[in-house]
Amino acid sequence: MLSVRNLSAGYDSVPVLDNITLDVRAGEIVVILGRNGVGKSTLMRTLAGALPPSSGSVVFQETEIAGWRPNQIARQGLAYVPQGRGIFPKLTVQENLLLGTRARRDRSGTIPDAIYTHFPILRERAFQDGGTLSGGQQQQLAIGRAMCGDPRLLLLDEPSEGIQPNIVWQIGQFLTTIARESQISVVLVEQNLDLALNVGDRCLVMEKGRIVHSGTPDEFRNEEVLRKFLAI
Ligand SMILES: Nc1ncnc2c1ncn2[C@@H]1O[C@H](COP(=O)(O)OP(=O)(O)OP(=O)(O)O)[C@@H](O)[C@H]1O
Repeated sequence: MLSVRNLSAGYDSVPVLDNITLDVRAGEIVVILGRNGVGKSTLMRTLAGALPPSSGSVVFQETEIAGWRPNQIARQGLAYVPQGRGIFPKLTVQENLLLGTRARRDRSGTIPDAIYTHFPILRERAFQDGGTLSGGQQQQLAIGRAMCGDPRLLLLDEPSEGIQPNIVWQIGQFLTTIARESQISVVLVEQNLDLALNVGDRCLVMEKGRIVHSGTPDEFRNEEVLRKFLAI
């Protein structure tokens, strides 16, 4: 599904990602853990095409996508929900979702029912401006919009940041459902360990732009491991 080899990237002349290699299988939820500033968001941006790699390979669904533009990558089936959500505040909820359908390869402008099933608030607030939703509702909208593009892989950067536990729980349920029932893969950057360990199939730890450990969620239910890798 996704195969990343020796990927490096950075900002101007400052290198951040240092030879990242990872694989994600169809329907797998991979969690990226790590302290602040180790390069987790930079990895997501690079995979989504928002930041060009300086070297390395990203093969997604058997196609090399390293160096592609974000909209080409989205149309290939890779959706990205950045930290801070990135919805259009002056457009209505429905307009935001319809924009998401533009990434569909079949160009159909249909909002999938599953989005409203999991996040009913998006139907209730269809004609309200996105910017007037609460933070948690905006996160649901951002995920819903990404799903409107009918992706095979969803990149999520800290979806639980600043939102209340019941919405975090709904997001977790949603991710598990799309992975199990539709074989959609998820790469999740998350500081909320409850969410990360409950939904993740595998946890990767980053330090200084590198992946230094790959383990099971159960491994991270141990205080010593948390202290070693995350200084918790
Ligand atoms: N736009 C940018 N320009 C220059 N440097 C940046 C930029 N964005 C991030 N960096 C730097 O790149 C490094 C990695 O940042 P990144 O945001 O990827 O880390 P992170 O692991 O996601 O951190 P956090 O958990 O705090 O979100 C940091 O040193 C950061 O200061």
